[in-house]
Amino acid sequence: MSLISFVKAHARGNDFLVIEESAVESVLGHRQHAALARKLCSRNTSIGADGIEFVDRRADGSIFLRLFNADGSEAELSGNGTRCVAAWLAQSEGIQEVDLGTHGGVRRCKLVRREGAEWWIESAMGVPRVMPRTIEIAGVDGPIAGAMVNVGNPHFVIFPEAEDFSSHGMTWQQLGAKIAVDPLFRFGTNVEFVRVKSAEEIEFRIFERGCGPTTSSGTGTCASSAAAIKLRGVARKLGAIAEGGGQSVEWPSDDAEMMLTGPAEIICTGEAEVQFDLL
Ligand SMILES: N[C@@H](CCC[C@H](N)C(=O)O)C(=O)O
Repeated sequence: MSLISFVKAHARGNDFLVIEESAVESVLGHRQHAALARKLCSRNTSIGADGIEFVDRRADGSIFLRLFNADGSEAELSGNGTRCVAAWLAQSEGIQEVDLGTHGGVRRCKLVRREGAEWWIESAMGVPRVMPRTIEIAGVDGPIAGAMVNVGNPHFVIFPEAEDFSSHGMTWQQLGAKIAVDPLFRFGTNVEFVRVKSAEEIEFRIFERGCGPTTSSGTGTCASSAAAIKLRGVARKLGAIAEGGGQSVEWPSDDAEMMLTGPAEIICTGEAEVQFDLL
């Protein structure tokens, strides 16, 4: 049995465990990050989270994050997870600005302010790529018009007309579950359902690859905003409201980096008992 130190944090309800790679490298085999994520993210039998951010502090002083979803799949990055790590670095080490490497590119995070328990952070999220597509999915009636959006990780964004975000005779959760794993998307996809509320505000729902419905998503906010800007003429500075609350986005031009600002809160720190030979 080993004790693994963890931090639990959330951004608008999208929750993550933050674990130092150095705390697990001596006990964790090469393929066990996935198994550890499945174990510790389980909401009924363990701590529970949408994913784990493993923090790898490298000899040259840089920091690299590996994100594992709750189902054990490894993603390129998480926008909210990256912000949770930045919030922890601000709270525990007083770091105000940091470059965090991910498989989706480096994300520069800057502390903007603190409001009570919330650390407000601006993240440079890379340059989104928006590709309008109409897709056909097995088990779904009719074509689905939307956009493939890459913000370091893959998203498919659709614009349902119904106020409850349903589309094609299905709830957004049912439709999201089908699109997320369709073989059309070789590595799976996150799915967002976006409704334009005004020229400067969108509301959206998120079905995450490797995790299911979530209350918020940093990359989902960026993907939804980029699609709404390019395909629905929404302003380049906007508010994006998900079930867990809002985040603000600014995308000065198509080839500029998208800036994302929102809060993150540290929930607790602790130690988890893990029996590695049973993972
Ligand atoms: N919630 C995250 C996205 C996490 C990764 C995603 N599930 C994927 O597999 O790409 C965010 O805040 O960006």
